[in-house]
Amino acid sequence: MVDRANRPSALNAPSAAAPAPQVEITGSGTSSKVTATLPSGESVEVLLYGATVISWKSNGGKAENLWLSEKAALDGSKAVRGGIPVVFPVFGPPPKSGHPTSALPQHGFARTSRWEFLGKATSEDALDAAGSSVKLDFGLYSSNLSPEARTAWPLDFGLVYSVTLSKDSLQTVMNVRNEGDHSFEFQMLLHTYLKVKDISKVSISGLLGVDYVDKVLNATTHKQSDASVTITGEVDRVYASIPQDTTTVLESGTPRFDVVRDNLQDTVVWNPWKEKAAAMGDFSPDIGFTEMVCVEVGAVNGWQKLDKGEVFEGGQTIKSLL
Ligand SMILES: O=P(O)(O)OC[C@H]1O[C@@H](O)[C@H](O)[C@@H](O)[C@@H]1O
Repeated sequence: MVDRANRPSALNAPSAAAPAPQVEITGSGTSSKVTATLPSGESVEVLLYGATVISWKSNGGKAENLWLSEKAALDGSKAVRGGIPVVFPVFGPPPKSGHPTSALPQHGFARTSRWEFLGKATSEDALDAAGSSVKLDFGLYSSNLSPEARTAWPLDFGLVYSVTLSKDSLQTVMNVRNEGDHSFEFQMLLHTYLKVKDISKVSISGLLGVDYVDKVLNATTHKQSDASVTITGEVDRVYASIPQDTTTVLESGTPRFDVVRDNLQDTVVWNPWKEKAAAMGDFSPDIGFTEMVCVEVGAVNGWQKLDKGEVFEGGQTIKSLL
């Protein structure tokens, strides 16, 4: 993991011997994005705004794995509708009052802040000799925040978000460091919009026996009693303290994605369905809800506490099983 004091340079020289992944920075200001492409064609695109992954293509670059709204704002004017927005330091609407996050907007400020590109990794672990993986690091620090966000959450923190593209998988890992003198509490979540062909043929396994809060049913608690979750209407469930690491998204009974959690115990399953999708100005096309499902790994059940100098790290590996 990259340390703030030891950030890699943004333009590491590629290895001369083997074909190396290409890393390109395009655009400017809040529209800047970093694109990495493997010699075999797989690619990932990350907007500096929110460090939002907006595209991940596997299968030699032929298969897009993430859903992105046709009306998603990609200019830094609002959180991106699609891809993988980063939720920090609070999930959902914050507690109404009396909590240090209470003055923040829904899902916090990480997804609406401009991150720094810290560079691509040069460690042999992350960038192997055959050029078959590349790790991009992004940083967000208290000093990067807008005055509004800084006032709403005046704590000193450092986030390093690492996005590693491999041939058949994408790993996204968040490192949270308390850089101040006071302890703080946070929640975090990786709000992944997975692209599917037909939601009516989707099932999700790996959640059997897990308790969840159903936000569609007045935040009541239930236990997942079916082996598969199917989606036939609005779904907004927070599965908490999941014992098994892997959640699998299947299409017509065939595994399409494995979402493997690392040091994160919770997963939100969300599909807005027709009416809620229509009510979102940036959700397009109208039938887009039939082509996506959010499987969002995180630490959102209660709060993670970090004392001065402490670090938390958690993330996911999504495997495309095409
Ligand atoms: O519209 P937003 O702020 O991006 O949130 C989208 C959804 O995000 C999910 O994580 C929440 O569980 C939903 O309740 C919410 O509607």
